[in-house]
Amino acid sequence: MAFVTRQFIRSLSSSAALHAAIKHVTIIGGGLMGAGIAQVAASTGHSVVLVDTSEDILKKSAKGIESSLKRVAKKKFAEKPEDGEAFIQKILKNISTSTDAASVVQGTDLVVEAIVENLKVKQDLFGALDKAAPEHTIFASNTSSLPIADIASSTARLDRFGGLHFFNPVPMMKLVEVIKAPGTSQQTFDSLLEFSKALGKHPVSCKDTPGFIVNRLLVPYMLEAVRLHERGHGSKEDIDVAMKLGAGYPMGPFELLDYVGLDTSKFIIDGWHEKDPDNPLFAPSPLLNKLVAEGKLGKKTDVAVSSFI
Ligand SMILES: CCCCCCCCCCCCCC(=O)CC(=O)SCCNC(=O)CCNC(=O)[C@H](O)C(C)(C)COP(=O)(O)OP(=O)(O)OC[C@H]1O[C@@H](n2cnc3c(N)ncnc32)[C@H](O)[C@@H]1OP(=O)(O)O
Ligand SMILES: NC(=O)C1=CN([C@@H]2O[C@H](COP(=O)(O)OP(=O)(O)OC[C@H]3O[C@@H](n4cnc5c(N)ncnc54)[C@H](O)[C@@H]3O)[C@@H](O)[C@H]2O)C=CC1
Repeated sequence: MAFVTRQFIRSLSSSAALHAAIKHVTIIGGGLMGAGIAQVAASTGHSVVLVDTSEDILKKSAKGIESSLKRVAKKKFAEKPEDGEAFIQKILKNISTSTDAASVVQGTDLVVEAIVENLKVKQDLFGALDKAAPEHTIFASNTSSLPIADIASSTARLDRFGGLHFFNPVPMMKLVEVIKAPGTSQQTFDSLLEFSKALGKHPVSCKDTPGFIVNRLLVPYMLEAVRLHERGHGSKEDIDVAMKLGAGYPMGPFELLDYVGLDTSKFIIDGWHEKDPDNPLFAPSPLLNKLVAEGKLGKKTDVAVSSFI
């Protein structure tokens, strides 16, 4: 009986310890996703450091977080708008910014990487952080399409490395895919599940397979929408309306492309084309390449993809 009680207390205290373990979070990349993850982590009482390559980018991230919080506050404090500002300031106090990732990871429990979708750039970042971060720090990537094991291979902490795949816009989307790579320990995986729940998200468990769950289904759907239009079988407006009214999607595929970003979409399909060159679905799109080369990236540069094809 005493043994059972001790076991029970130990299991309670170890799950509490796991929960308490992730308190300080470093988010690398202050773009669409990183800013959203920082906002949600700070809103749920975590201490957050947001890292990007320049002060100008970080200023833009902070501005984006503030305007997103204003939308949340407007709804939450509809009856008492004067409390909204205090709510926003309290959350913003939980966020600091830096351009020096190696120095800030020294005090962090979890690193969430949300930088450009490029394997080499992610590997270089994690390789450097591995030397600077404490033993207990867990590393996670928000990659949309790259194998977690490939990113983790630049570190010596395969057991403390997993995937945390959030959805855009992070403050609104409830899902987080938690990815267990072959090297990820059960303890790390459990901590990432706990952390996702602490953010108020609904985690699902994924294997380290291409596109995990959502993008394995979503990317071919979006590509087929573009190919369907390129074949002249539907206007982009009709395709968007059809998928909204006929399939109940909140956005059509072209609207969603704008939302995700053309640069990120190009990185994803180029990567999959490289791995599966005979699959016509992943064939390069000259138009997408041209737009990205021109810096027309969708919502993030205020250029709608729906206006060009
Ligand atoms: C040519 C070749 C092509 C190549 C193709 C390759 C394709 C590859 C693509 C792969 C993409 C992979 C990306 C990825 O890894 C995974 C993803 O994230 S996929 C994207 C998932 N997201 C979606 O599907 C979003 C769908 N849209 C929606 O759910 C809604 O439209 C949305 C919530 C965004 C907005 O709602 P809507 O009603 O449409 O508009 P409103 O503006 O009225 O907002 C409603 C409500 O929500 C509040 N709100 C919205 N955004 C925010 C925010 N950022 N912060 C805070 N609050 C927000 C807003 O205030 C409203 O509140 P009310 O109280 O209702 O006023
Ligand atoms: N856009 C989307 O809808 C989604 C994207 N993702 C993934 O999230 C990641 C980020 O995507 P987005 O936020 O859309 O990209 P983004 O382009 O909006 O932001 C990326 C940010 O990372 C910064 N950055 C690049 N290299 C860096 C480095 N070495 N150190 C620090 N900062 C660096 C850039 O300056 C930029 O601000 C990608 O891996 C993407 O696949 C995942 C889910 C959805």
